[in-house]
Amino acid sequence: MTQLSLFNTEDLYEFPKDLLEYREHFLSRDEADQLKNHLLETAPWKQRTQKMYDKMVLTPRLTAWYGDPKTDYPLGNGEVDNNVWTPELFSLKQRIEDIFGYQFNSVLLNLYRDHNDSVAWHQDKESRYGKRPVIASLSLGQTRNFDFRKKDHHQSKYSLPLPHGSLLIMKGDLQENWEHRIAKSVTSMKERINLTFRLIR
Ligand SMILES: O=C(O)CCC(=O)C(=O)O
Ligand SMILES: [Fe+2]
Repeated sequence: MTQLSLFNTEDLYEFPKDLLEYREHFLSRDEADQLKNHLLETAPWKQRTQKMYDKMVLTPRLTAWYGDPKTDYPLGNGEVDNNVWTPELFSLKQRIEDIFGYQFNSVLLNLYRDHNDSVAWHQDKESRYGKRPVIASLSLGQTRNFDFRKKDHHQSKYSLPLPHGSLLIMKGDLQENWEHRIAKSVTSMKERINLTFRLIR
């Protein structure tokens, strides 16, 4: 996988390349521009709450969830989010499925409004994702670094800049053995939208 510009901050491990597939120019610039504008204007963006050490805190980003019926997304306040597929999102889902041969029934949208928005270290590891989930992650707008660290060895870290229109597939044992995040940035950043297509059981 030579297109991968993974750089490691410590030369202890090679990043296991069977855990990722990457297409830097999955969408053309025009397609990516159009989709970004469409989602900024039409998605029902909400700020969800999450438990952090016994306290409920607002997540530092906005989210929206679309999917087949019965694939609800908990907002943390007792409510759930679920929106019916728009034609744009459904055809994007089908295009990814056709090209890569995976299946998805929902998509989580994250909107990072500026450099202060982030997602903390986590694994997408829940029983409803099943074992070894395949997650397709499409990025639009501001390039942000997607960081990985090995769960049992935090010094093993990798960072992958995800530009406008790029698609990253996370698979295999990635969610089991690695955590990922989008860190806050000290330099100012424009908005970024990330879409993660998922299969909920
Ligand atoms: O914004 C991203 O690139 C990743 C988002 C993410 O990890 C998640 O929503 O689980
Ligand atoms: Fe994630």
